[in-house]
Amino acid sequence: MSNLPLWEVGKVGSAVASPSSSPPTTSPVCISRTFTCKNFPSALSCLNLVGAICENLSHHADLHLVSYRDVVLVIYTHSVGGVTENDLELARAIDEEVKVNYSPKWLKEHPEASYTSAVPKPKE
Ligand SMILES: C[C@H](O)[C@H](O)[C@H]1CNC2=NC(N)=NC(=O)C2=N1
Repeated sequence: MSNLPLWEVGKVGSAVASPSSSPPTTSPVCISRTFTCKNFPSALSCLNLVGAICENLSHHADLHLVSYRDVVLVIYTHSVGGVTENDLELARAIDEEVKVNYSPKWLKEHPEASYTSAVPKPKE
């Protein structure tokens, strides 16, 4: 997305399957952000920060931690089945407030995410 460069528009369930106990009846449009953390504790603490922002805004992202350190954040408005201004506000807050301890290899391959990194960019 142009004003949220780390987020992609897609369909719920395309990035990560939903648990079978709560399959979506339709497939709402959503925005998602995917990244690889340095390790499992880094991914977990990042999700805790995201969770606190969700609670503060009373708007809740789907939080996925897969393959030990891969994080997928999925946001859409359940009541509407699509993306609203509330979703964009949450995504902006996450990008501004959550500093991620990324996998160095992932960050090197995704320099556009540097402004959300907990580790300052090394001088060249
Ligand atoms: C009552 C409460 O405000 C609603 O259930 C909220 C909670 N968090 C929510 N989060 C998201 N992402 N979509 C919603 O429709 C939604 N609804």
